[in-house]
Amino acid sequence: EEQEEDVLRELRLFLRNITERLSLDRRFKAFTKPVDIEEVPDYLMVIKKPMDLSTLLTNIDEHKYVTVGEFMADADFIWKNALEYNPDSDPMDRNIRHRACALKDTVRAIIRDELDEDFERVCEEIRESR
Ligand SMILES: O=C(C1CCC1)N1C[C@@H]2C[C@H]3C[C@@H](O)[C@@H](O)[C@]2(C1)O3
Repeated sequence: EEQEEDVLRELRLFLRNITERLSLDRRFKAFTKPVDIEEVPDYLMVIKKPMDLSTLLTNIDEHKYVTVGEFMADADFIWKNALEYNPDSDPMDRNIRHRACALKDTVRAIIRDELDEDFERVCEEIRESR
């Protein structure tokens, strides 16, 4: 239905805006591109679902997300993977984990402040109807 496509177009605009704002934040630079498997050969043995901000943007443009909840589930892999792969007490790992936690908190704060609950409910009705 045309009205449904209008809702999903607005969802994609909202999700692109969030993703671009995160990509511009210097704290989150390490999350902007996929982890380089040449540089980290064992990464895929540890991390089963790699995720990064550029991949989120590609997924949005490929109409992968019909609700904000589906987007958040993928966004959560970015910081969860970082916490899992970088668990040590050395300063490098601690810095990555601090930024991972900042990413988690920032995504949730933006959505709490800027997503209308009724809009997300309309998206969920569209998803259940498909
Ligand atoms: O987990 C990550 C990214 C940081 C957030 C996502 N990486 C795994 C490697 C461990 C650490 C050391 C760097 O050499 C670099 O290769 C990585 C990239 O950081």
